[in-house]
Amino acid sequence: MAITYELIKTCKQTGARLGRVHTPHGSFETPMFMPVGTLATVKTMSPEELERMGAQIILSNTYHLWLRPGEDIVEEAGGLHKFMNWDGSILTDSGGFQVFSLSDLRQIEEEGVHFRNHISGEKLFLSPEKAMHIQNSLGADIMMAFDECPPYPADHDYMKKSVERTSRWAERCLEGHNRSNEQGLFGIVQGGEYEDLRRQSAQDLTSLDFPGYAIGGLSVGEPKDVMNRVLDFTTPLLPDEKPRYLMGVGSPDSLIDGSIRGIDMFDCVLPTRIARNGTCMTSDGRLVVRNAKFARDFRPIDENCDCHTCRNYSRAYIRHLVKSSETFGFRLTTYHNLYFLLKLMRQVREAIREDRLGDFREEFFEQYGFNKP
Ligand SMILES: CNc1nc2c(CC[C@H]3O[C@H](OC)[C@H](OC)[C@@H](OC)[C@@H]3OC)c3nc(N)[nH]c(=O)c3cc2[nH]1
Repeated sequence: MAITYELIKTCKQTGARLGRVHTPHGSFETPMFMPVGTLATVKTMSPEELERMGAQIILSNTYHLWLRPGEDIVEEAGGLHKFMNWDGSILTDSGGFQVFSLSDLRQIEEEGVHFRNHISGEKLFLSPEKAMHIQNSLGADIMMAFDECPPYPADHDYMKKSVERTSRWAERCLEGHNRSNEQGLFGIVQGGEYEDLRRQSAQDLTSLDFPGYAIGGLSVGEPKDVMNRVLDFTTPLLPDEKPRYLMGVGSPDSLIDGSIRGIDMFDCVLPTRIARNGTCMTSDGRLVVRNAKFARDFRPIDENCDCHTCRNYSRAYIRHLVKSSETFGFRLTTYHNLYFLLKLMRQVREAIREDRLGDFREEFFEQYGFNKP
């Protein structure tokens, strides 16, 4: 599998690591944030804008693209990169999570999951083999194994059975996957908040020698200290020479705390989702631009930001667009939020280089307001 990881250095002040992931569509430095492009588009952004803001890998979604437009159409287009005109790296999720989060009528069996299409209501079936077939058709550089992401909280008995099935599903994904294939396949470690089950899941998956590993089953409603505790005992179970991807995590504090615990890759819909209701991430915390107090405020969204939005547009103008439901307003907030997180990851990588990520965390948390009681 053509996904390799290069460990450049470890921060002397924390457990964070600076690295580089190589994929068939280019390489990117880690820790890295990956914008989410569920339906083969990072909502309201063009590939040129994504490239200009420094995005190097984006996500797309097996479940959604299977339903619409169908993986066959994407394959006929020459794969996702051609279909959406993005020549950077792409990662697709296996569809497991979406089945558990989007459709209520589902039945999990050893063979796979029966559920209803959340749009048409028709009965569907997804299995490890089917998830691999869809991802092969989509052609993403990094594919995810088909897993169950159990709800939070889940009792130990349920979680143990789920972890064991997810490990069997991971083996089936690998069986169907041709290792010489350019696409890489990551295993997903589950086990909830149970250290024994996280250990079992990590052992099962690392014995299968995937080119990279995701930590799943987090950012599903658990408190942040639970997530950090799970990371504290799970990340060390994963091989140093492979990338580690924490799924569904993207608030600024979690990106920093995940990096400190040795995570290399993150994804989250948060920046693009909140942008579409006019909420922006700034170095002084969140700013809700539709607020009346910005009606005559001609400063940029964030005076410490040098992004295209902040260099050319004011709070008053963006507030006017957002309140008028003008699409351009959401493009401006989306661009800024993605740029903010990509810039944060650049600052994290810089702090690792200079062995001061702990100090950076304190400064950032203070200014953003995370330390406020
Ligand atoms: C939010 N907390 C969150 N998201 C988890 C995702 C999905 C990530 C997925 O989350 C959206 O799908 C719904 C995104 O689309 C809207 C997908 O991007 C394409 C993204 O795929 C990586 C998980 N995926 C799998 N396969 N297994 C997991 O255990 C898991 C845990 C997550 N926690």
